[in-house]
Amino acid sequence: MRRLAILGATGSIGASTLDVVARHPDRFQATALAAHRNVDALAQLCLRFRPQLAVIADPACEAALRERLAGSGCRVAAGPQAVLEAAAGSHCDTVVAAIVGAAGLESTLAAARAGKRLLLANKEAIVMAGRLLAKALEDGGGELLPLDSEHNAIFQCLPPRHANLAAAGVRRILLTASGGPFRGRTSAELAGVTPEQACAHPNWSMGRKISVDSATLMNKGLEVIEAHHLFDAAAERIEVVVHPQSIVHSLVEYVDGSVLAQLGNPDMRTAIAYALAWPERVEAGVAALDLLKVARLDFEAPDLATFRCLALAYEALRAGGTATTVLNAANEEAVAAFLERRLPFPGIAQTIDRCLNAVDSQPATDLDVVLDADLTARREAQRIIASL
Ligand SMILES: NC(=O)C1=CN([C@@H]2O[C@H](COP(=O)(O)OP(=O)(O)OC[C@H]3O[C@@H](n4cnc5c(N)ncnc54)[C@H](OP(=O)(O)O)[C@@H]3O)[C@@H](O)[C@H]2O)C=CC1
Ligand SMILES: CC(=O)[C@@H](O)[C@H](O)COP(=O)(O)O
Ligand SMILES: [Mn+2]
Repeated sequence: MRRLAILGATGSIGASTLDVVARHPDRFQATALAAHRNVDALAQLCLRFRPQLAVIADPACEAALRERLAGSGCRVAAGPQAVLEAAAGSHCDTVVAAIVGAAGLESTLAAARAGKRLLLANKEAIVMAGRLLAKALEDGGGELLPLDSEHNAIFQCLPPRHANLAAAGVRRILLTASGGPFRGRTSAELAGVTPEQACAHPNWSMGRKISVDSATLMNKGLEVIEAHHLFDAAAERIEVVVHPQSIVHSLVEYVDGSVLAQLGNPDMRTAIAYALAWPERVEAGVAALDLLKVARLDFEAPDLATFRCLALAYEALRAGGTATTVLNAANEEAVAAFLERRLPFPGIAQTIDRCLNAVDSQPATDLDVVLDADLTARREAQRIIASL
C-alpha cells in the first residue's frame, strides 16, 4: 500500500490525484492532505478520504477546519511548519508536490530530504532551486517521478537507469507546447487580452497561474529549465515544438534517428497514475486515445518574438545560478498582477525582462541564497509593475 501526502490537495492536480487514488483503494491511501485556505474543499476531501492528518497552511483558517473535522478522527494542524510535517512525517512514503508556486519549495525539499517518493508537479520549486533539490534527493535516498505531462512523457521514453543522456544515445529532447489560447496572435492583438481569456486553455483544465503561464509560453520556459534539471540536459539539447492538439506529450530523439514519443488524451490522470504505480501500470479512468477521431497531429515552431517569456527562460537557464529563481519570482508577481488586472498581458514579459537585468545572479549555494534572490526579485518586480 502506498501512503500518500498530497500537498495542494484542493487544486487541479490534487483532484486528479485523488480521482486515481479512489479507483485503487487496495493500492493507494491518502494519509495527509494539505491546502492553503480553502477550508470547505479540504474538509470535504478529509471526510471522504479520511487521512490521518489535515493541514491548512494559513493559521487563520485553523479554527474553521478544526470545527469542520471535529469527531472525524483526522488530526488537524496549521501553518507552514505543519506543511513540512505533512511532507516529511512517517505517515507517508510518497509525496505529491502539487502546491502552486514558490510556496511549494520548502515542502518539496523536505519530502526529498526525508527520502520519500516525490511526485513532482510543483515545477516552480525545481526552477528556483534545481541543484538544491538534486542534493536533497541524494541525501534522502528517495526518488523523483515527474508529474508534469511533458516530463512524465520523456521519463517514459528514456531507458530505465541510464547513466546520462549521452550514454543512452539521446540527441535531443523535444518538449511539446500547445501554444496556449493565444497561439497565432500578434503582439498588438495581445495588448488587451483578459485574465478570463488567458485562463481558457484549449486542451487542459488547470489552475489559474499555470493557465496564464501556458498563455505567455512561460510554462514552456519553466519546463525547459525543469527538463534541464530532471534529465541533466544542456539547454542546446532541449527544443520546444508547438503541437496544438496536446496529444503527443513530448519526444526523445536518439542518435540513430529514432524518435520515441508518448501519446495520450490530455488528462493528467495518465501521468499521475504512471508515477503513483511505477514501475507498474494501473487504470487511470482516462478515455482510450482514438487516433481516427484525432485525425491529424500538427507541429510548428514557437513564435519567440511575440511570446518572449520562452526566450527569457532560455536566457535565465544559460545565465545559471539564481537567474532562474529571479525569473520565477518575477513571473509569479507579474502573473498575480495580471490576474488582478493591475498589469496588461504584455507587461508580464516586460516585468521579467527588466527584473532579470536588474537583479544580479549569484551561485545558488544554499536555501538562504535562493530565498534571498526570490525576495529581492519580488521587490524589484513590484517596483517595475507599479511603473508600467
Ligand atoms: N494543473 C495541471 O494540470 C498541472 C499543474 N502543474 C503544476 O502543479 C502545481 C499545481 O497546479 P494546479 O493544481 O493547477 O494549481 P491550483 O491553483 O489548482 O491548486 C493549487 C493548490 O496549491 C495550494 N496552495 C497554494 N498556496 C499554498 C500555500 N502557501 N501552502 C499550501 N498550499 C498552497 C492550494 O490550496 P487552496 O485551494 O487552499 O488555495 C491548492 O490546493 C503548479 O506548480 C503547476 O505548475 C504541472 C502540470 C500540470
Ligand atoms: C498538463 C501540463 O503538463 C501542462 O503543463 C500543459 O503542458 C500546459 O500546456 P502548454 O503546452 O500550453 O503549456
Ligand atoms: Mn506541462
